[in-house]
Amino acid sequence: MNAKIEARNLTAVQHLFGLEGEPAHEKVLYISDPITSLRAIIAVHSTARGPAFGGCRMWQYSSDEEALRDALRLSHGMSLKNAMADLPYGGGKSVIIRNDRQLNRKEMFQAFGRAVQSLGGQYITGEDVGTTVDDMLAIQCASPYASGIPREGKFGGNPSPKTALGVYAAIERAADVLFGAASLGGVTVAIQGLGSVGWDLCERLHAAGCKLVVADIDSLRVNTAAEKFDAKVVDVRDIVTQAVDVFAPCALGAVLNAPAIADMQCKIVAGAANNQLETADDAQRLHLRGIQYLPDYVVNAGGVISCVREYEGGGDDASVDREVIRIADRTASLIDEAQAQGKSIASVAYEQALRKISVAL
Ligand SMILES: NC(=O)c1ccc[n+]([C@@H]2O[C@H](COP(=O)([O-])OP(=O)(O)OC[C@H]3O[C@@H](n4cnc5c(N)ncnc54)[C@H](O)[C@@H]3O)[C@@H](O)[C@H]2O)c1
Repeated sequence: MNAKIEARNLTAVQHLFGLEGEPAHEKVLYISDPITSLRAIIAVHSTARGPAFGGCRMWQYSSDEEALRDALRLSHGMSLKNAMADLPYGGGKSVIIRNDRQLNRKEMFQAFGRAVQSLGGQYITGEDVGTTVDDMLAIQCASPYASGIPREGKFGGNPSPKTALGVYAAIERAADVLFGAASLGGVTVAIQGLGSVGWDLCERLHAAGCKLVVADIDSLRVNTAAEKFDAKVVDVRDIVTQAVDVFAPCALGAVLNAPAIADMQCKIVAGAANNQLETADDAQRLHLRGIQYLPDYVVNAGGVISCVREYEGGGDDASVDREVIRIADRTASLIDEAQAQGKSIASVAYEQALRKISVAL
């Protein structure tokens, strides 16, 4: 075997059982459907607490390795999220690698649905960045293991408003516990990303009297936010380092990294984006800078809570809201515990999540 082929095979074999530095998974399924040009990965991190529940992201990745890494990190995060929300589900996530040949979106999602079905209920999907309610309906043609779908006469559908509600509840409580803000009136919040969740969060914070600073790569969204919420618009490169009370990342992951943390000026980080920390060490970096980081998987669980209740067919809008708002109590108790133990909120939350997963084993 020549050296080039050998090197390529070695990489393939290494990837077969995960990537260095990423958590070990129970199962990883690679899907390729030549007819619809579907290329996807379903990662099941853990089914210790129940079937793996987590959305499907569609994204243009720069390499297959980047897609695999995203799937593995996101599905691990879902194990932590579902455990902290006390949901009887494990963690999983899927990614569809976007390409220009995917001309029939509905058929492609049906093909993806067949892959979900092949796991026999070990993985239940839903929306994430780049996927919609229509995509979930297409998956449902091939498999019942899909959520984020409006159920007749009931709640359901796009989970983003519930995610925003949970993030809002966490910010409100954290501001109260950490700096005695009896209300959010006058509290300054920088929001990165004005998509489904970020926009809804802006609406809630604006209604509560917050002063908003916003950034998005989409200029129409930021200009509308400036008009509607009297928000200050800043460049996307500057949003992380604004001198505000709260920074709310609501775009993509890895925004909390060593260079950014060195320049950050907020007191609290609480946002919807998954995997905000670039590395686990970044939680400690934030702690040492005195910035209170509320783990993403704790505060952004509103969407999965909504999807789970809708998927199970029980509950209603009001009961889901009550369950989502409990994220505020969870936030307060994590802050108390972290202060009592002299640890970061992130390390206390991580220990709790691991305990909840391991007792289920
Ligand atoms: N939708 C949910 O219910 C939910 C639940 C849990 C976690 N999340 C996470 O929250 C984040 C946002 O989700 P969403 O559904 O609102 O996604 P979305 O795609 O609707 O919105 C993302 C927004 O971020 C903007 N953006 C992209 N790159 C940016 C950059 N560099 N700087 C500033 N803005 C940028 C996009 O233009 C878009 O407006 C994602 O990380 C997602 O995984 C979402």
